[in-house]
Amino acid sequence: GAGSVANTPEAGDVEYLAPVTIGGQTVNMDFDSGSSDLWVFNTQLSLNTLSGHMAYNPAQSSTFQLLPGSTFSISYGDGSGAAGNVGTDTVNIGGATVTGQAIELATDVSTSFVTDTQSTGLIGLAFSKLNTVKPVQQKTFFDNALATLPEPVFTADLRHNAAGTYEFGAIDSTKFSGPLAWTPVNTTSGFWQFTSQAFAVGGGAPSTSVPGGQAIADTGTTLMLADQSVVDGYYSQVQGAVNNATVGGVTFPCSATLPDLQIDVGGTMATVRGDDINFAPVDQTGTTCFGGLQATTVQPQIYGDIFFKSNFVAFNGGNNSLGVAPH
Ligand SMILES: O=C([C@@H]1CCCNC1)N1CCCCC1
Repeated sequence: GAGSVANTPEAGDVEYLAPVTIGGQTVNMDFDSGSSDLWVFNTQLSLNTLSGHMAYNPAQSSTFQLLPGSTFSISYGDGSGAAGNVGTDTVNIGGATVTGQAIELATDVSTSFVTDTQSTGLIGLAFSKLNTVKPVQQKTFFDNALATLPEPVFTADLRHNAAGTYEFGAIDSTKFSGPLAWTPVNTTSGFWQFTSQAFAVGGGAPSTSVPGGQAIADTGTTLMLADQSVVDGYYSQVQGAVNNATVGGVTFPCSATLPDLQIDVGGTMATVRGDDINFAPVDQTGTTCFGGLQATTVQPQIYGDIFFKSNFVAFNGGNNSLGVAPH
């Protein structure tokens, strides 16, 4: 059946957590459409590492089974990572249930995960070809659930500083305005990748030549990382915007009125509200603010939570497409 859970942004909308029940134990996890491993803080980790965290205890689950000899090791683009061993258990997300889901039990996690005490781990929702389990690669929760879901979809409804929803198996049309604009996904890279080769600022004339012209939909990335040409074009319309090397990206006066960004998603222009591009003050004075739109020098572009806060997104694993609509 279908499953629906509320998601909650951490302070500053840095990441979005939602409850996942593993072998009867409910923990909050970071749903990540930009990776394909389900890994958890668990009772193998040291008490120092576990301090403040929820943890999954396989010994307390009557349905846990170890996968002898299986290991995982994942490194994320932001330099964080985790590694450990693997078992299987029953996973229930708001009613959508998978038995025999690979549960990757971290025995080593990088610092940023230790300090993020609200998160018990990640649930990867990209394509299973990116899963890092060896010697036998494992499937994502969504891949395992596909055949039993009423519709072969999951949806992301992420909001600024407010509860949203992750849903599996159904598209709730009360969560967005107008029709969903569907675009084909190129699964070659293992991401939810689509063509994005044009942008416009504040309703101005579109530019139609973004180098590379590809982007991925990544709920696990906080910001929106676009080609330099998009970033330069956008912030050229923001008074006082500067590239602030010390802070590590573009900043502008917090008093600035930010224009909307129109961005191509498979041939349809989606809007990212200017308000959503004002990410956070860089210091307590609240004078200078850090942009939610920043540059990436690698391809594809990575449309993270800043994009999702303005757009409801449906991920269709039946025909490998993405549906986008304003919300
Ligand atoms: O590792 C990541 C992100 C990190 C944040 C969480 N989502 C996955 N990448 C982004 C997509 C391209 C490959 C690197």
